[in-house]
Amino acid sequence: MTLRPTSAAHRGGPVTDTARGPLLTVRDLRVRFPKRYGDVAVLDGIDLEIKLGEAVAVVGESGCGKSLLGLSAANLLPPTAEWTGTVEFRGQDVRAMSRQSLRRMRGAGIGVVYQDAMSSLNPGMTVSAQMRQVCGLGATSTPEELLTSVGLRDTQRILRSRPYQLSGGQRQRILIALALARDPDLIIADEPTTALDVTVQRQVIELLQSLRSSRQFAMLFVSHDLALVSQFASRVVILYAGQIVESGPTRAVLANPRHPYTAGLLQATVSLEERRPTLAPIPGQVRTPAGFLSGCRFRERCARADEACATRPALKVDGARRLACYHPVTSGASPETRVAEAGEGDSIATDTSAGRSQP
Ligand SMILES: Nc1ncnc2c1ncn2[C@@H]1O[C@H](COP(=O)(O)OP(=O)(O)OP(=O)(O)O)[C@@H](O)[C@H]1O
Ligand code: NI
Repeated sequence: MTLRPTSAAHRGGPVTDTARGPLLTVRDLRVRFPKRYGDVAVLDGIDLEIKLGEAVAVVGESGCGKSLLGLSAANLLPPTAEWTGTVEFRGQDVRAMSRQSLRRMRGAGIGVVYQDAMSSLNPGMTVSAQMRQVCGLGATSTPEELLTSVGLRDTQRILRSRPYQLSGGQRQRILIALALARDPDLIIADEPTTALDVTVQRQVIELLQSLRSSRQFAMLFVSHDLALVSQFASRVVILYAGQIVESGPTRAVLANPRHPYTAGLLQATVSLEERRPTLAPIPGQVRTPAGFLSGCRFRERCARADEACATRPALKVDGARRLACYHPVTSGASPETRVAEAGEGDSIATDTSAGRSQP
């Protein structure tokens, strides 16, 4: 695991020891909305680490907690949320940060790109005014330069426009430009392409990829589309009902999904390239937090579930991969071949406490 040059280094600044550690560390994150869901953990025991320059994808269906995880990384959870655990950005506990360092972290440290550009941009303000607001806070480029860097032409006209006068793709590029304004080390992209049609989706993904290779920022990419994230995330984290059920290097997880939920997501994926219709959607849907099951929260939708699954399976470590399942899918096995041996956990040996120190 070689570290990419730190952005401090690539800007010619000093390289400190904290710059070499992980950029973002989330440990045992537990998020609740006591007024709404009592003691139910909407995010439950999340461990996540993102290194400098690394692209990590968080994948799961609607309601699995992807957006909340993105928000917690920037300490932007709604005020009604209560959380425990640790979130560190560049080794600094976000809870202990002063308002000023938080503000700095959110601009120069972390940039956020949301799914819905129309509601993220101010409808009453011109693009120019919105960009000047952000650029006034210490941007490294001018609005024109930023718009050009996200592939927009005709920048003068765009600067004079209001959001509704632009296309969805243009608006999304503007959001990306705003997130990049202060050259952050981490971009949190929350389904940045879902509102766009397929061709524009691909263009925005290509833009993010090319910006990443030129600017070297790390990325936490939130999506429900496993096929989409496979194009650039080196690591993928699969979230179900607020719990990590599987994670690992993207290629390995896609080639050999072990959690039945991951396998189900893959089967249900509409490939961006092929635009095949949904092959086999996973039956049922994610419950609202009030109805989350004890034990494995996926068990009611799982063809492999049995009595064992009423107890929550530990997230076990196997090399670079982690898995929480008593009955993992074995390569090539169909759901019908319910494997008795899978309960033994195969080669997956260590337990969660060891996992905490793993990437
Ligand atoms: N402010 C809030 N108050 C109460 N519950 C909330 C709040 N925000 C989110 N939730 C609940 O937390 C769960 C996870 O929400 P989240 O938005 O993170 O899901 P998601 O995976 O991003 O889904 P989607 O793909 O639809 O965006 C949902 O059940 C949601 O209803
Ligand atoms: Ni979301």
